[in-house]
Amino acid sequence: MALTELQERNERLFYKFLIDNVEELLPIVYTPTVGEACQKFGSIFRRPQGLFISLKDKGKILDVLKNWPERNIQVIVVTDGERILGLGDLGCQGMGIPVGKLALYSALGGVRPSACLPVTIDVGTNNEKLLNDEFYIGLRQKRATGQEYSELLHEFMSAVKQNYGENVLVQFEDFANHNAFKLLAKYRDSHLVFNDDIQGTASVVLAGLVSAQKLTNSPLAEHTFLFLGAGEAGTGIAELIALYISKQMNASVEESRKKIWLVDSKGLIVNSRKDSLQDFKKPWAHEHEPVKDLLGAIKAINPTVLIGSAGIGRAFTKEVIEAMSSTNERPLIMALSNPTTQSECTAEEAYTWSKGRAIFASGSPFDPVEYEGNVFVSTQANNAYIFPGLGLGLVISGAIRVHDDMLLAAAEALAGQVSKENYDKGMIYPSFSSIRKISAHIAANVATKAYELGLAGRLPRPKDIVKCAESSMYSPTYRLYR
Ligand SMILES: NC(=O)C1=CN([C@@H]2O[C@H](COP(=O)(O)OP(=O)(O)OC[C@H]3O[C@@H](n4cnc5c(N)ncnc54)[C@H](OP(=O)(O)O)[C@@H]3O)[C@@H](O)[C@H]2O)C=CC1
Ligand SMILES: CC(=O)C(=O)O
Ligand SMILES: [Mg+2]
Repeated sequence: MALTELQERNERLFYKFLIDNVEELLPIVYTPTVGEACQKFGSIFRRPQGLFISLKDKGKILDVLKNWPERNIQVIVVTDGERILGLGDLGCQGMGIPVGKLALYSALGGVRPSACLPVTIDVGTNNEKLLNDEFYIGLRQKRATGQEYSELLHEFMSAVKQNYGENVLVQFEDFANHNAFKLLAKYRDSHLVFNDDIQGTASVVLAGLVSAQKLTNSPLAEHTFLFLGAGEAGTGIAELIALYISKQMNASVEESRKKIWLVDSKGLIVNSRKDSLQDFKKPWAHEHEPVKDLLGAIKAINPTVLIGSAGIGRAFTKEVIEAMSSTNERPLIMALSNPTTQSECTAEEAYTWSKGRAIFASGSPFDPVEYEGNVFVSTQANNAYIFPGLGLGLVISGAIRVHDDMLLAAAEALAGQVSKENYDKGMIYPSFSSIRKISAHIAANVATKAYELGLAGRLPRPKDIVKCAESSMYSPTYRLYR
């Protein structure tokens, strides 16, 4: 609340403070505290941040956008609040997420704050507690679905393009998966859009896996991957890993998928379940007898990499970590779910139960852990490493579409920033303290890809793209008055 007040009162000072103390403040502006702020949003509400667009604005969304005081918008983060972190449907209290993500766009990626627009689309909520909460600030009705929902979203997407042009980036954030995959498929060929939970997460996790090869001493193609959770994050990551391996091995994506397995709420995804699976799960339905739970799947599949993306806190039990450690010298374990309460295990649990052998990263931060005289520093496998740099790269190249090769390029840039000093501490990501430099490299790789693919609208192509990215970054300094 104090930081929000500061952001309102003196934006430049807020960003100076955030940039200079990024590791300390990220857990407040972002996960886990942003999750708590969303849960308590109605009762801690002071002044509105961001733009709320509700079902009642149908037919007038363009006018609503025109009410926003800034004209030159480059990045919009939009949610409908139905899957906020691993906390479920928080209705329009989810506004904390677009606001928080865009603060990171400016602090971590150097996109000007005035060019950032947080949007929450209020189509109601199915959260009974909120509907009965006198401080709830949104529409008191069940969520609109079907045609009513898609018409509102379509009007929004059309109004965005009409008002801000072809180059405005729209980042879909924390939609429930039944809408997220459809929205991405519908708009990815006509608008500059990406889904952070599906694609940004995929890129950050791939970066961690690529970088971890230095610690496991085995190439990704030789690994076997098991996911707990087969939604946006799980299947998004799985697909990018398969794409990466297929390019490395000169093999088909179908072939590369065979070493990637996913468990959902009904157990291991196998061929006999195919008819009842949502489309995004179907590519992962491999031939295998049914397996009911995660521990059973670990024993049946023998994974080298275990990734948690189910939003189920403490699902990686002692037995799970021990099973991973019994067959792997260096089990690679990622507990991606946010906020901390939903993390599949803590860093302490991962290191203790694996007897200090796990390579561990998590979506929300954990303090370093001392185990038998050694200090283990885990890092955050969080899309916050990717989207600020990815967005900056799209902005500086004037890109008109997001292509999967840009996600690969972003992952490679991030993995390339991990130093020997990081590896020596057990880290598979670089420290957030150098995030602006990291973002400039990610932006440069993404922009380079945009130029290569003919998707860049800003010509001519700069000679030194890293320098171009660095010099385009917003910096919160006061002007000199004479
Ligand atoms: N670290 C990071 O950068 C990111 C982390 N996340 C985190 O990942 C989590 C999931 O997000 P997302 O993928 O978008 O969510 P989704 O709702 O799309 O997917 C959740 C998946 O978990 C499965 N699941 C739920 N309960 C269980 C259970 N008891 N056992 C096994 N599987 C279960 C669901 O199964 P079913 O399909 O059968 O319902 C579904 O496949 C969230 O906590 C989110 O915070 C997300 C994006 C980025
Ligand atoms: C990090 C993020 O995007 C999520 O947990 O949804
Ligand atoms: Mg998210």
